[in-house]
Amino acid sequence: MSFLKTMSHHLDDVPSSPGKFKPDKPSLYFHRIRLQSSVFSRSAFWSLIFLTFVAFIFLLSAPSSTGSSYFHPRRDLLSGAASWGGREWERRLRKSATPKSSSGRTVLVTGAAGFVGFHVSRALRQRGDGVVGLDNFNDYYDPGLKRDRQNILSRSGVFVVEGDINDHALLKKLFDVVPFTHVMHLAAQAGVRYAMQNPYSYVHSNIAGFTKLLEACKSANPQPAIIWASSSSVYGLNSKVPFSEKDRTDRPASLYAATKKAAEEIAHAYNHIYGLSITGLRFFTVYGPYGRPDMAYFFFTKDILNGNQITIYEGPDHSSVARDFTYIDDIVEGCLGALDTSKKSTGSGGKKTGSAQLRTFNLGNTSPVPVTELVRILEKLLKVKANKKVLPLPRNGDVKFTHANISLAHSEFGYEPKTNLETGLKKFVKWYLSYYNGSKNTLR
Ligand SMILES: O=C(O)[C@H]1O[C@H](OP(=O)(O)OP(=O)(O)OC[C@H]2O[C@@H](n3ccc(=O)[nH]c3=O)[C@H](O)[C@@H]2O)[C@H](O)[C@@H](O)[C@@H]1O
Repeated sequence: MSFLKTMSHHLDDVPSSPGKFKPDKPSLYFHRIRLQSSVFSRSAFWSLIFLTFVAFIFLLSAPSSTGSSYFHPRRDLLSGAASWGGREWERRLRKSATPKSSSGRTVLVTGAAGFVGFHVSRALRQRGDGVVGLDNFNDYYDPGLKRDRQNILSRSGVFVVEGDINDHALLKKLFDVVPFTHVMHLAAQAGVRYAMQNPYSYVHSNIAGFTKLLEACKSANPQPAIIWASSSSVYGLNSKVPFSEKDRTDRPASLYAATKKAAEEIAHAYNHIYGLSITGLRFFTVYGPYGRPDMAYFFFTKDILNGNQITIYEGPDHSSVARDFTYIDDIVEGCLGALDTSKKSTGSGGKKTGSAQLRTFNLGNTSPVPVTELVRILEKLLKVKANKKVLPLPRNGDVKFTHANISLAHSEFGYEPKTNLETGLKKFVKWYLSYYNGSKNTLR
């Protein structure tokens, strides 16, 4: 059986953001047992069935997993080793969820050990909100960086639960223990080009995981308001700029974009049926300290310092490829603004009692910069000339340009990006050099 075929059979068995696939063998091969039973005596056969049943009950009653057994069949039912649950775990959860201000807000941040989730969690906690993080710490990129973010959050009083958004039992437990007022959903399989290598991880995390989360939110009492990360990539092959929320979004150029678009439609359905208040934020190429090593500005920095060649894509007729690079602090402001203006969900006991808020906002910088300019700024800041190779933009999901119209976010919650690319990259490079201790070696 081909790898792709195998993976399609295990769509439900991958984590919400599984990163690099390490396919494992499912452990319950009922069909094998059935095949072999013909050579056993009848009593041996029934003993086996009995033992299997006992093992099944045992697994069902065990506390849920953190996601180490990602490829286990129906892992939401058969959750593996315990690493959440228990009195001490609940105590930490409640402490972290307790607001320090009179706002009364308690926010569940999914993807809290990720780039945007880390910064948003910190900002929420700093202003006094109760914050609980959730992250599966997958190895799509260096988990050490995620652990460092987790440690910083822990010092600021944010407990990051290790677990997966696809773990139904864990989500239920979280909502049973804490009456979250808001969910800031930032967990996702990110990256545009990686979707060609690992397509199912996008479906599993950005579609299945998102649906699992909405299911938990819809049944929670009270229902939280949800603010979540969509993407500028939903504008796909559109050529009219700047991109407005009113523009069509039915021509995605990558599977990543298609999963974000699908999630926007799923959000519509849950809002319509269950009265969930949902706000989708279309982020435009977010960058900054503690950023994602899979993004161009990050690995260009590493490669320039290491003297490795970098590849710069260009459009037809040597036209430049450009991005509306948006600095992390501006994105955090936007996330908090969206959260603060979100209205309560209207459902109760899984039933809608009235119409609920459904919003979509661009969060960009409104100032696209060619990738060649990004490299020029990095060369200047790093004081190293890059070894560049220019290639035509491959058909790998990348679009030629992005440019946000942000007037809607501005009028709704005063969103106003303040950081230009040069200033933002200066802060990134300063962080990068101190974080990696001036080392020109590989990332931790
Ligand atoms: O705005 C978004 O919604 C998306 O922004 C980024 O996606 P992207 O803009 O493609 O960011 P990078 O991967 O950092 O690429 C930035 C630019 O560098 C270019 N690039 C990338 C890699 C490379 O080797 N050479 C190169 O010229 C790309 O074509 C692109 O124009 C994130 O990676 C996505 O997760 C996010 O959803």
